[in-house]
Amino acid sequence: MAWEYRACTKGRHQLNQPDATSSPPWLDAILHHASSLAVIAIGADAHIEFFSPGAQRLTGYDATEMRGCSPERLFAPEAFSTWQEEAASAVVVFRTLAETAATKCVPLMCKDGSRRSVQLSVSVWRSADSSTGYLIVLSDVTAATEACRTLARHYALFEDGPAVAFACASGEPDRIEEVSPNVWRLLGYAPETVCSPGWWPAHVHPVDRPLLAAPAAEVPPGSALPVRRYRMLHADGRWLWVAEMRQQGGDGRLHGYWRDASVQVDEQARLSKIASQISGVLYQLRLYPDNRARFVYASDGFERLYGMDSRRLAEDAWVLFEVIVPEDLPRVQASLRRAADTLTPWRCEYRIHWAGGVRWFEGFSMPEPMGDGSVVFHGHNLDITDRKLTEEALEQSRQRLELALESAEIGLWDWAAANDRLSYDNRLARILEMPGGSDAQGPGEAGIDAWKRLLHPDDAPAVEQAWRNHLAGRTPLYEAEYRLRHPRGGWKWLAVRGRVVERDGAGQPLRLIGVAQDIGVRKRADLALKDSEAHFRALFQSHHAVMVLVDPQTGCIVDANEAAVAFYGYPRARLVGMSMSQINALPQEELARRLRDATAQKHNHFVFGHRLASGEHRIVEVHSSPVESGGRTVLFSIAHDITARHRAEEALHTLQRLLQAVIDNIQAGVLMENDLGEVVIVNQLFCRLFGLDVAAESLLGSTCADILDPASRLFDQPERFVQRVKEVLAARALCAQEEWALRDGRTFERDHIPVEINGHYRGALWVYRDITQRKAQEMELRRLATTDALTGLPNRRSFMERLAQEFARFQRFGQPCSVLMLDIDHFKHINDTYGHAVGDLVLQGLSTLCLRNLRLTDTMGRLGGEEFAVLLPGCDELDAVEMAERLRTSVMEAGFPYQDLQLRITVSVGVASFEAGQDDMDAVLVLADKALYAAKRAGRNCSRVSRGDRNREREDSHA
Ligand SMILES: Nc1nc2c(ncn2[C@@H]2O[C@H](COP(=O)(O)OP(=O)(O)OP(=O)(O)O)[C@@H](O)[C@H]2O)c(=O)[nH]1
Repeated sequence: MAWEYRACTKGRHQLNQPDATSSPPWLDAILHHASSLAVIAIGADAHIEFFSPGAQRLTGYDATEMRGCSPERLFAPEAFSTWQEEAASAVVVFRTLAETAATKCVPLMCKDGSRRSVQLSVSVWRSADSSTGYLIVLSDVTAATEACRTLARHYALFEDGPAVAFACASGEPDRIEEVSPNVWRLLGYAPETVCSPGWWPAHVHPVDRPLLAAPAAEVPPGSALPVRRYRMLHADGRWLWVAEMRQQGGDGRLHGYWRDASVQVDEQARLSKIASQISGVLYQLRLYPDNRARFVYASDGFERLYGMDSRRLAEDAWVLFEVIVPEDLPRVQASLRRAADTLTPWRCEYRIHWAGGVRWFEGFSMPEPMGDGSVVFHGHNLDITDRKLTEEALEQSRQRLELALESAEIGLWDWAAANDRLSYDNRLARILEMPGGSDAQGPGEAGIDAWKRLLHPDDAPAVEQAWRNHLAGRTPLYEAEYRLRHPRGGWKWLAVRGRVVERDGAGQPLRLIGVAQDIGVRKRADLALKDSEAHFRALFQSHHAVMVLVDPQTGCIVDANEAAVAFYGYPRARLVGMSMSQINALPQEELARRLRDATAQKHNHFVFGHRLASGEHRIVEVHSSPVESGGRTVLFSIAHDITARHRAEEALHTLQRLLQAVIDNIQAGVLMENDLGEVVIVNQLFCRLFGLDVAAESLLGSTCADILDPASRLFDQPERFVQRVKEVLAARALCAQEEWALRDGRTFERDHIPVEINGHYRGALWVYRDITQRKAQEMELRRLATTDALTGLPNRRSFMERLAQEFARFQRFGQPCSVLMLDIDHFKHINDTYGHAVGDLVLQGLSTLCLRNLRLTDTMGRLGGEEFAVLLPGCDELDAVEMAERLRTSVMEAGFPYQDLQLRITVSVGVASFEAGQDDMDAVLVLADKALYAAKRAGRNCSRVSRGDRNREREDSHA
């Protein structure tokens, strides 16, 4: 059969069958190989005429088997009835479809009984004989239908479910690329609107937008982002809280969903409100078996309370423990662990370091076991710092009160009217030495009457009166001081105060409480005070010192003792009441100022001039202090007459000035050091002597050692000077007129005078005098005293001293020594001839000539007139004779010029030597003189020797 296929308009196809047995080869190929294309041709008789291979594969029926069969066999009965009521047969359906060019999805009944979904499209075809049939094309859409169904189910799920699914564009987390249709239900927008560029950021609440700037694109595949809550603008204009979850999808895009979070946000807000209403913070702490801990929930104030980031605590709750005070930490950890183990409530008070200080917290928590072995604590933490401080303050107050009561020995008592019982505490029991205890009763007594029986009879009426007055409400306090009989005998003084604290409806007292204090000491002190006042009065009156009490307000004397009456000379009655201005010489205003100063205790020591009744003026030293007397302040003044002392002081002052003038003007450098070596007196001359270019006053107070060191360098022997100062000071001995040579040629004379007052060493006075001039004068005098004025030779006295020295040396060491006596021959003739002055010149010339011939060790002296003596140490007799001859010859040969003359003279010489056995030096002079006489006698111009008896006195002649 041949088929002719023509495309027709209006959805109609035409398959011509020129020959039912033949068909074009390409059509066969198509029908055979297009396996998914099932084609069925139905003839005009509504039976299958053609059943393509694809149809065979789709239905499982063979073509031969189906040819001639009704096509309804292939479809389930309800396949068409559900679509069209009147579609009683498939043919009617086919016709309709063909006419409308529609397709229909219908269930297909396969040969094996299974059902498949097929897409049915129908065309009308007309055969060669012009009969009309239908060409049915079936497409297997079972899988697609199933997928659609699934999708529909999913959509239905979304459609009905609360979540709106969305997917972001790849790499653009802010751009929604796809969204489930139910977005209109959540936000009121069509999906296409939501997917338009820039929609999402523009519809997030501006306040929440900065919080959403998370790097969502960097999330690894499969991992989810934390759920975020934010507000989105609903199409109706309101802001809707949504919870958003995103996760990285396998396609590289972010997938997520939004959910209406209004309820949760409202709930959370409500919870926060509740949490904010209650003091403290709420939390859920989860402890894991592996010792991890994290805060699952923490109310708003948590961060503020602990000063910690709640996100950090949500990751690791243990960081909170870092701020707990170390001493409290073990207790907190142990109690928490115990509560977790025993699942019992946790309650703990602990401190945390907070903002530079420490705060107290109270934690209360209920543990709840979880399925994974962890425990969740539902807890409440409260800042109890204020409570703790209050408690501490309360405790301190209690302790202070206790201490105060204890130290003041104050006991408490309590009277109950109902049973008329008086109870007292331990302290009061101790005070009264009664059996102690707050409930204890008096010994053998019960009730207030028993107590009253212990009262001292003298005090009982007043106590009773005070008690009744207070119970009757006439006094605000019950106060009394009374004596109570002591168990050991004697009386105990008590001060008692109390107050009714409870009354019945009729105003009758029900309870009275109070305190009692042992005032024995005070009472004794009062007595002692009375005694002491009496003593003071007696002392005041009888004291020999002048005492007055002055009213500082009026300046009047309010009391005066006998000594004052005697001193001022006024009758007592006049003195008391007299104004001090009548006595004191100060101007009235000045006196008032002094009285004010004394009252304010600015000054209490004054020196005044007081006028006596006799008109005499006295200097008084007044000590004035405020005292309480008779409920007012008066000045208690003691006056001492210091007129004599004042005069003595003035005299002393004058003396001091005089002394200073003396020291300043004395012609010596004066320095006094005290026993500590400090300068207490020094004058300017001292500074001048020692070259100190300072004012003398500036040295006062400095140590002498400081002055001594530089001063010592002025002396020839500095070390010796310093040493000597020390020696002298140590010896505390008077040393006068020590002479000290200075390097500059001056000589100082120094006195050291140790100063003792009343047998006590007070220091040393050093007096330095510059004696340089005096020393020079002395030297000159000395020189004049020992030198012959005419010849400059040693005079007789000086020669004799020199002779004595040599005689001593001879006696000690036996050293030889000789003496020459030399006398000018006929000198009188020279004088007489040429005059005395020429004689003087001759004498001088002779001296010069002889000295020229003598040794340095020899001494030539003029003994008087024209008589000379020569001392020759180390010369024995022979040497002396030789020297005598040398001198004689020299003189003889010399000429002494006078005008144009040469005067010639000769000398006679006597020689004598020290001899052993001589007892005095005069002997040698006598011998020499004797020898001289011998030389004169021998005719002059010669020398002679004379010896003592032991040496067979004789005279040797020479020349
Ligand atoms: N010019 C002078 N004459 C003096 C000085 N002292 C004594 N004469 C004199 O010395 C003389 C000593 O005389 P006489 O004692 O008689 O001795 P003489 O004349 O030297 O005779 P002979 O000693 O016997 O040789 C007297 O005329 C004295 O006046 C003096 O200081 N100057």
